[in-house]
Parts: sequence; structure tokens; C-alpha cells
Amino acid sequence: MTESIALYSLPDTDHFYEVCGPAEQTNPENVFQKRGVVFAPFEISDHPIYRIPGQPVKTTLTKYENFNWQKKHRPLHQTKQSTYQDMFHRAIQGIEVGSCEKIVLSTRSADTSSIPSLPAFLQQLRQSYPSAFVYLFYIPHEELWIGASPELLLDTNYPFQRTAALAGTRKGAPKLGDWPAKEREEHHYVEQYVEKVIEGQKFRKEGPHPVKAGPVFHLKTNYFIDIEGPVVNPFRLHPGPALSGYPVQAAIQKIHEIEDSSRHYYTGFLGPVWNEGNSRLFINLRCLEMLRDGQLLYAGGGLTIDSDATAEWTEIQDKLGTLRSKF
Ligand SMILES: C=C(O[C@H]1C=CC=C(C(=O)O)[C@@H]1O)C(=O)O
Repeated sequence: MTESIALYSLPDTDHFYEVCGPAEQTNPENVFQKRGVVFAPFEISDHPIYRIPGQPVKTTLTKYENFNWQKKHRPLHQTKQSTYQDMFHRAIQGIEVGSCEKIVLSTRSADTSSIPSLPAFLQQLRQSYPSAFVYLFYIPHEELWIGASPELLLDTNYPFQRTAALAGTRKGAPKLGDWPAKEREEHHYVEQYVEKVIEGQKFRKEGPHPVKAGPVFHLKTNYFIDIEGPVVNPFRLHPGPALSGYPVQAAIQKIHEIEDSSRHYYTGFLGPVWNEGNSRLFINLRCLEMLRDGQLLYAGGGLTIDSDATAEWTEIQDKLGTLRSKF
């Protein structure tokens, strides 16, 4: 079989859906045009937006037990702690001179251990992270990504749309009072951004409140938007300050200058479009890319003037543990 495959399981469910067939490329205006599973990069100028068209059907993962996944060859380039420290200082300098108020810096971590069974790995992620969107996206010889995303980008279910501001990370912080000003500020940039995008629409806001995402907690605010005019396009929200920084365009420019390699589909988004009248798109976080020589795990975090390099590195290692601990 040389077809592309998307396998996914929605938050708070226990079953997987699949869509198989030839993947096609699409553009931001046409994301909602056709049923299927969409897979978009962090930056559309660098990588295509893919869609595997079709009606998702419930599936059992066991049929993929002996599947021969065709992986791409690319060097497993990883970010050393010393490189991160250098990147961190360049980002803080950018904040000090006023280029940005917040920059999200990300790293790659290489792992050469074998994951003997991808279906078992997906099942393990499903059981361990009940509120995550768990997925595998595969284009033979091109892309093979797996993740357990805690972050909704946009849920479109006529006559409502739902989005969320998710940012700020702490271990063991289940109450709002556990969150210091730095994290609250980091999260507030994302709220401001979302509220600007949906300005003029009727919406209800709920939060912020802490939510658990594997080994860490995040601050989350939910937005419920009435669809009275045209639906909000996901590219108006993406890539927001939780993934880039603030202001968004200046932060993306800094990421280009500072990060040690491309993000590819990490901090992009993906999900089913028009399955049973509903489109649910999630940010591609807590994910890994499988390559011929091993896997690259991606994670990052938001920096503001008050950030500390060692604490940020530790936070990234905690996030990387979400997937690594389940191999
Ligand atoms: C960029 C990532 O997380 C984002 C989402 C939640 C919390 C974040 C933070 O605390 O920095 C990030 O904005 C990542 O996990 O790789």
C-alpha cells in the first residue's frame, strides 16, 4: 500500500478514525472546502498544506501492526543545551531592544531508540492522555508524524465555533493561585490576540483556568463564538502568540533568525474537516517526526523579559517527556 494515512482519536474518546488515500496540497482559503484530514505547517511559505480527502471511518489500530512505514531520510539534527542557551540570550536581547515582548523558542531532540509498534504507541498515548488529540499522519517517504496535542486551534460546529488561548507552563499547579505573574502575562498575550481576531463577533469567554497536559499544567481560556457571518478561518488564528510570540510577525522574524532548524509541521495544525458536520483542528504540539535513522521530538516555550534560561530548558525537557516516556 502506498497511500497516505491519517489516524486520529479525539479528546475524551477511546476510538480511532482513519482516512486513507492520495494526499493533495491545498491553500489557506480552501481548508474547509472538502472533507478529509488537513495537515498544515508552522509556515506555509516553507512547506505545503496537505489534505487526505475522504470520510473518516472508525478503525482498529491492530491492522497496522505489521505495516511497513516508509520514512524519509534527513539528518537527526538536535539542539544542544549550549545552543539553546545561546538562542535564549539572542531572544532576550531582542526583547530588551523592544523588537518583541514575547518569543517562543523551540528545540529538537533526537532519539534513536526503536518504537517497536506504532499502533501500540498510539494506544499508549490514548490511554495516558485522555484529553489530548492523539494522531499519526503519514505520507510515504515524506511525512510521518505522531503526537498527543493538548491545544485546540478551532472547533467549527455550526452555529458555533470554539477556540482557546493556551499558554504558560508549570508542574504541579492545579489552582489559578499557583500561577505567577510571568506565566499569567504570557497567557494574556494569547488572550488578547484571540480577542482581536474575533472582535465584532458575539462570543462567550470562560477562564483562564489551569489544565493538565501530561506531565505539566497550562493556563487555558475557552472562547465560544456564535457564527453569525462567515466562519473564522483557522489561518486568522494561526500561528498565534502561543506558538510564535508577541507581536506575532516580529516574533516569527526573530524565530527565523535564531532557531537552529526549521519547525516543519511542529506548531502547525491538523485535524478532521467536516466529519459529521464538525471540523476540529488542533495545534501540532507534543509531537515527533519519524525519520529513517530515528525520531525528532519537538518542544518549545515562550520567553519574556523575566525568563530564566535554565528554567526554560527544564520546562522543555518536561514537555519532551510527554511522548518520550511512552516509547
Ligand atoms: C510551544 C509549545 O507550547 C506552547 C503551548 C503551551 C504552553 C507554552 C508555554 O508555556 O510556553 C507554549 O506557548 C510546546 O509545547 O512546544
